[in-house]
Amino acid sequence: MQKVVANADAAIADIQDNATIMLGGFGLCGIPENSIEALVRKGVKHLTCISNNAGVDDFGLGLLLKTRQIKKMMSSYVGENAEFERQLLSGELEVDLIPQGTLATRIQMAGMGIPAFYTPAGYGTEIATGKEVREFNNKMYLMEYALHADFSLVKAWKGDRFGNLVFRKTTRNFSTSIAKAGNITIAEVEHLVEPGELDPDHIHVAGIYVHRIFQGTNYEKRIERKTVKMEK
Ligand SMILES: CC(=O)CC(=O)O
Repeated sequence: MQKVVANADAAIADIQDNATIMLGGFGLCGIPENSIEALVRKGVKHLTCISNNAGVDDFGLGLLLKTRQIKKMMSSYVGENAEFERQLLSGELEVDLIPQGTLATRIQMAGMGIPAFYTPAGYGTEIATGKEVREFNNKMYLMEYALHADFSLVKAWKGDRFGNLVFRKTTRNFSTSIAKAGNITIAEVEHLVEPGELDPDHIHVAGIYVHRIFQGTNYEKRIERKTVKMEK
């Protein structure tokens, strides 16, 4: 199977209006920047986006919010984005706020083929509205469903032509689970290498989960590397 595509525009070409997409990243760390920019260029609308956060005003999913391409956000952390706040308060944007551990587990369960699970997070709060509740060992739990998507978009440090992916440091975050939860997984990588170049022991996502891969460009390094001296 030929998985390598020329660029982000080719990779996302079949994402249509009303699609559900899941995006890796924590804060601005490890987000699929090139794919997001390609979605802005394509102008695809009414998207449901599943992502831990909604970017900031000029970066990440904030770009798709600015152009009003997102109909619904399913996230756990949505601070630091004034346009998000404005759209939420005006009713333009549907928002499903999910506890962070529940979000991570719902995505992971989708990749594992487990349809639902029980968690104590959110019991007795608004989060529990309409959800099945069960008692285990004298403690109350909510049933939460696995979270699937039409497309998963992730950004890795290195990837090979077979789609095997290696993430660098904290950019791994939600991405390894997200890569397994979409019907079609698109990976952008900083370095596209030949099969055999990646140490098998260092591969975080096996190529079987990845349908398309491309070498991205112009990655912004917003977080500077700092040497912190520990006091004795
Ligand atoms: C605190 C967080 O949850 C970080 C983020 O994704 O913005």
